[in-house]
Amino acid sequence: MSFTAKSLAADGLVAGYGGQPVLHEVSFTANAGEILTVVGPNGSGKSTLIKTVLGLLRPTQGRILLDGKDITPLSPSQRANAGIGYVPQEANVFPNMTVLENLRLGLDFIQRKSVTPFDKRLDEVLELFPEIRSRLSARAGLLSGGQRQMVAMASALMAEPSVLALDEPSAGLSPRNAELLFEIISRIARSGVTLFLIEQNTRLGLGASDSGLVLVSGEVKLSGKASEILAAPEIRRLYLGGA
Ligand SMILES: Nc1ncnc2c1ncn2[C@@H]1O[C@H](COP(=O)(O)OP(=O)(O)OP(=O)(O)O)[C@@H](O)[C@H]1O
Repeated sequence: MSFTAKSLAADGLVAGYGGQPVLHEVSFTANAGEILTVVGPNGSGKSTLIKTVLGLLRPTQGRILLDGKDITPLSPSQRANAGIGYVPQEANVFPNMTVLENLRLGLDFIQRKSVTPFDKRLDEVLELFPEIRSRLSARAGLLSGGQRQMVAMASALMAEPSVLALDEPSAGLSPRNAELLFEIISRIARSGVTLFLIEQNTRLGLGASDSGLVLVSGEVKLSGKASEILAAPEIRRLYLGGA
């Protein structure tokens, strides 16, 4: 399968609530087809950043760029139609619908005319998620947490996004399932999708990423190659429990 990944960038974002800034001139670039993970302590502004990228929160300064084009004026649905897919942390599947129905909805929600017929797209997406192929007629609410997360990601991929934003994808998963999920995330990136994610598990998230962004109190504390961030002494001390 090949999607068409696009770069996602932020340039000097200032955003917050009720006139009180939470993000202070945050900039980043996720290159096309790469994985960028945002890490940071509780309350550092990670959710605020993903909301601003999706258009749920308007920045008071700065821009969001998709493939170099300014998408800051676009609404959340216009951004979805422009190719930004999103998987929220919770309530990301319809539990009373089957897996197949969930996947169909992933395509139906998007107004962009798809060139690939549903069955072909389904096949392409299921190549990335062999684990759910045999569960298509199961009610999504009956699946395990890890499988539900896969359905949510597969559903978002049905719309053939250029960028997939994931909010704490490993939350609530066992260590083994979290590792498996990140293997799938790498597979998704290799298929031609740019991944922008927030992750609590610093080691796992950065370990699977090309680049990283460390937010502290709404400011970019470190950014660059994920492997270099993981090796930085202050990150090892602060987040990884040791030298
Ligand atoms: N809707 C809101 N109204 C007012 N302030 C908010 C709102 N949402 C978040 N904040 C504040 O913005 C700051 C950043 O919160 P945010 O949720 O973006 O951090 P986070 O890094 O995602 O935290 P966590 O890891 O705990 O989810 C916090 O001080 C928080 O209190």
